[in-house]
Amino acid sequence: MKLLEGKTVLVTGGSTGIGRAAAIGAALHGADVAINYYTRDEDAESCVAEIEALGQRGFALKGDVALPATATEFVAQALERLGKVDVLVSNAGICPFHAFLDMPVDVFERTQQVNMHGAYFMCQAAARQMVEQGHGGAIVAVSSISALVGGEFQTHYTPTKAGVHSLMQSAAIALGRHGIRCNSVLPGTILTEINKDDLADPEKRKYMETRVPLGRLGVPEDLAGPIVFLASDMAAYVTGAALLVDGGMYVNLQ
Ligand SMILES: NC(=O)C1=CN([C@@H]2O[C@H](COP(=O)(O)OP(=O)(O)OC[C@H]3O[C@@H](n4cnc5c(N)ncnc54)[C@H](OP(=O)(O)O)[C@@H]3O)[C@@H](O)[C@H]2O)C=CC1
Ligand SMILES: C[C@H](O)[C@@H]1OC(=O)[C@H](O)[C@@H]1O
Repeated sequence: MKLLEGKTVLVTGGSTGIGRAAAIGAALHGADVAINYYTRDEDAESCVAEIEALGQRGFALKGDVALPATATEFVAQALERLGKVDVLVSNAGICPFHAFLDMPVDVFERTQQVNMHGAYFMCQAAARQMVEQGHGGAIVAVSSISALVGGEFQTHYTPTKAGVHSLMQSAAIALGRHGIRCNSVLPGTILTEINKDDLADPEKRKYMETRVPLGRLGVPEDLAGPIVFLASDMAAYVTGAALLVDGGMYVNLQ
């Protein structure tokens, strides 16, 4: 059964990792898909090629989500090229691991701007369009298990993921009357570019694996199903919710 037939889905950070898996997952479920990305031109092009090979329309737009203008441009292009906006997957994010006591101000500020401001402006721009269209919609934000737990080298990052989760809760209230649902997914440790260096240390990787009751780290495709579900009418009465997708890592105390 295709869950997103006839829908138009926008994904930020769709060139690689979780965003790419969400974009392909949406196309597999019958959606036309627009992706935003920042640097990886070839990956973005190949993602669009995969979407088109599945018989769906797609396009990629380069832009920095930290800038409000990127959000308005992304939504405007989606409207022009795909006709409407039904779903936003707000996914783009960075996690430049760094110690707390000597955190450079620019690393701190950039992490807030990309992860938090980026999510805010994208959700606001997509919601404005959905309200104008008048037939509801769905926003799925990629938060993190890090919204719930800390990380020694993530003191600048974990508050942004808690912020994204909180944004979905408040937006669910602000947008419920318009039939727009807002939810977040909370991935655990998923093997992508964002943590390639951190997990290059075999001991660290082994340790992270042992924390997961399901016995493995996640792959981007593990997020596709939960994101498609929350975006779809199967989740018609789900809003303001957060879905952990972590192989059980969060509940594994001892
Ligand atoms: N991997 C993990 O373990 C976890 C990841 N997450 C979250 O998942 C989301 C995706 O991360 P993941 O797939 O792992 O990481 P990746 O590094 O694999 O992908 C990040 C994506 O975000 C895009 N991006 C980065 N900065 C910007 C920007 N300023 N403007 C627009 N796009 C940008 C990248 O574009 P490009 O590559 O083209 O520059 C890329 O498409 C993030 O929000 C992250 O916090 C949450 C929990 C766990
Ligand atoms: C980048 C990290 O490996 C990843 O990001 C998160 O949000 C998770 O907490 C993981 O630590």
